[in-house]
Amino acid sequence: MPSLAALSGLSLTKGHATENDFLLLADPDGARELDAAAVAALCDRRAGIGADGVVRVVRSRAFAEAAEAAAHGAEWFMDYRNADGSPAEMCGNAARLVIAFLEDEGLLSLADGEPVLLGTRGGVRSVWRSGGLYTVDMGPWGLPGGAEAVRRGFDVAVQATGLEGTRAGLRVTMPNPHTVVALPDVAELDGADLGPLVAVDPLPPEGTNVELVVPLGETTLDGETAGTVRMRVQERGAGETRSCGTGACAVAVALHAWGGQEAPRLWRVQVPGGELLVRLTDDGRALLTGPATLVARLTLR
Ligand SMILES: N[C@@H](CCC[C@H](N)C(=O)O)C(=O)O
Repeated sequence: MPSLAALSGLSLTKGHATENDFLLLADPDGARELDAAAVAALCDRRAGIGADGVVRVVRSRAFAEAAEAAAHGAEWFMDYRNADGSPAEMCGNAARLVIAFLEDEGLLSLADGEPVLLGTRGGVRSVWRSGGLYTVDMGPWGLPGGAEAVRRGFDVAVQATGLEGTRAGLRVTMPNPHTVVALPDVAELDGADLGPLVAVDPLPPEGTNVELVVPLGETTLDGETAGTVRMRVQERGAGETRSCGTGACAVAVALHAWGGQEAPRLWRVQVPGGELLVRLTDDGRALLTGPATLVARLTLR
């Protein structure tokens, strides 16, 4: 692990979104690209500052990887890295936090409900703030195993310490890779060890995030039927985290696919760090709503 001395003087903001925590770096001119080792050192919870990931927020036109985002009108790009330094296509929790961060930095000013385009490796996404919460239009989802996997109920086998035997997992792309496993009760969910020993077979070459879920029934939310589900997640490149926005969307997609047309399109997803709301639109997009909290500004010694 490299020392943080090379990053001396770097100013960062710490924040979280349902306790999925991140370090945010404002880099409007694209002058401060961080390598994987630097990200891992920053995210180290003992020798560094500690976080599930680092987000460098850069002007799309100042970052070669963001050329397409710039061409699609997104002024800002979210250069997202997991805690181990690996890049990811998308992070639903960080996307909300980035907008709160840009506003806090005085780099963006939005009226309530006014959407802004944000570039990500997974495509350009629209984000808005309303009533103190942030919503991300996460775009279309994918079911890599297709209708056949949905009919069968699974396309991969999942094993984890604390879970007896092998469990059925359904792959969902959001557009990052997820594997959703439904468990029969909360005791099993609480007893599972989401450490590094979670095994997915076959493991896709790009790896996968794994969500364990227990559906808890349906209620009415503003006159609409909403499903409630409890979720724990092991994130690719970060280990178990207290929330995952793309994961919450993948869970809603899997439950809707398993449940068929009668299943709710609105889901309250309870995670260890709070609650997220996911709406699946009729035209095949997922809308993710939740809080975004800025905690501190800090400067590395
Ligand atoms: N926590 C994020 C997802 C971050 C990326 C993920 N670990 C991956 O590698 O795909 C979220 O809120 O979506």
